[in-house]
Amino acid sequence: MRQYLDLCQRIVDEGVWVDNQRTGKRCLTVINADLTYDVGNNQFPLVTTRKSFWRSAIAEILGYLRGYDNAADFRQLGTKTWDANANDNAAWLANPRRKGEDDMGLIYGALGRAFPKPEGGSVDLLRQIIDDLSKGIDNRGEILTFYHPGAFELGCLRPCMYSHHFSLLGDTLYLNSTQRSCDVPLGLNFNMVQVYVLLALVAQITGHKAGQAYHKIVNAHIYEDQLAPMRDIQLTRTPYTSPKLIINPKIQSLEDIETWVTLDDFAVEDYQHHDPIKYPFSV
Ligand SMILES: Nc1nc(=O)c2c([nH]1)NC[C@@H]1CN(c3ccc(C(=O)N[C@@H](CCC(=O)O)C(=O)O)cc3)CN21
Ligand SMILES: O=c1ccn([C@H]2C[C@H](O)[C@@H](COP(=O)(O)O)O2)c(=O)[nH]1
Repeated sequence: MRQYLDLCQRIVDEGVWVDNQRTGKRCLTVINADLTYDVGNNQFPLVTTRKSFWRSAIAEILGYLRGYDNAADFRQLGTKTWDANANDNAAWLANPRRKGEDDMGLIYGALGRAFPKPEGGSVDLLRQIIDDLSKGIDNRGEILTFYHPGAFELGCLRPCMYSHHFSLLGDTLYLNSTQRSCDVPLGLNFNMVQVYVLLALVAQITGHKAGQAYHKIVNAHIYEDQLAPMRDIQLTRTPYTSPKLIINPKIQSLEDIETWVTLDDFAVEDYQHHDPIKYPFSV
């Protein structure tokens, strides 16, 4: 995945050190990156210069689409990646809104599937988008947003990929996803998979061809304790050709995603990769 490695190299070469208060660590940072994934031609953007745990990445996006707000539900789907933010984050543990073990609060899908309206009540943004796209409607505002500044206090973390905007041109579906903050060694490895899968899945269940997915990142960073393995190991490796993602064609509706879909409905073919690299994770 050349685009990914180019971004990593750019951060190493041109990044600026920024102190991050929330994690207490310094991050080597660049501003603005634009990645494109050719979903229609199955150019699956899986990192090959280390082993990528793509199943965890897909479990996360399935959990968001289902509106989960609990790390136990994510574990059930097949990923432990929300455990630390739900249970080991001092600020969230001290927050009286936290409902107990594994609670993540009002974040991601929990918000987007029940977005509060100013006059009371809520709206299921994903349901509306799927209904419109299924009828061939693109109202130029088919936006799944997880961003609600009024809700930041109510969740363990602000959403990082916070907006997914779908567009139809003829019978081809496009996606523009926006990310405010990106942990390039760990998070982006997953986020590329998620943007790809989101467009592929929504195209499949709304009966359209998938086109390109455009992924905009604002703050792209490498934490100080991740820099050496990125610069001295991962960036010295030569990438392999991209593998293919296979999605069960029986997935035909949002209800299918909500009820029976599991990681067994996704397979990756011809995944050749280098050895795993364990990057430090910052809570
Ligand atoms: N600092 C930070 N970076 C992130 O990428 C991130 C957060 N926090 N908090 C919220 C979610 C959780 N995410 C995570 C959390 C853990 C891994 C991780 O440990 N990945 C390992 C192993 C994955 C596995 O075994 O399933 C990896 O090598 O990719 C990745 C993404 C992405 N997000
Ligand atoms: O999908 C995700 C979720 C999180 N991240 C990273 C980006 C940052 O390193 C942290 C969040 O910290 P903030 O202080 O809230 O910016 O998590 C990611 O890359 N992808």
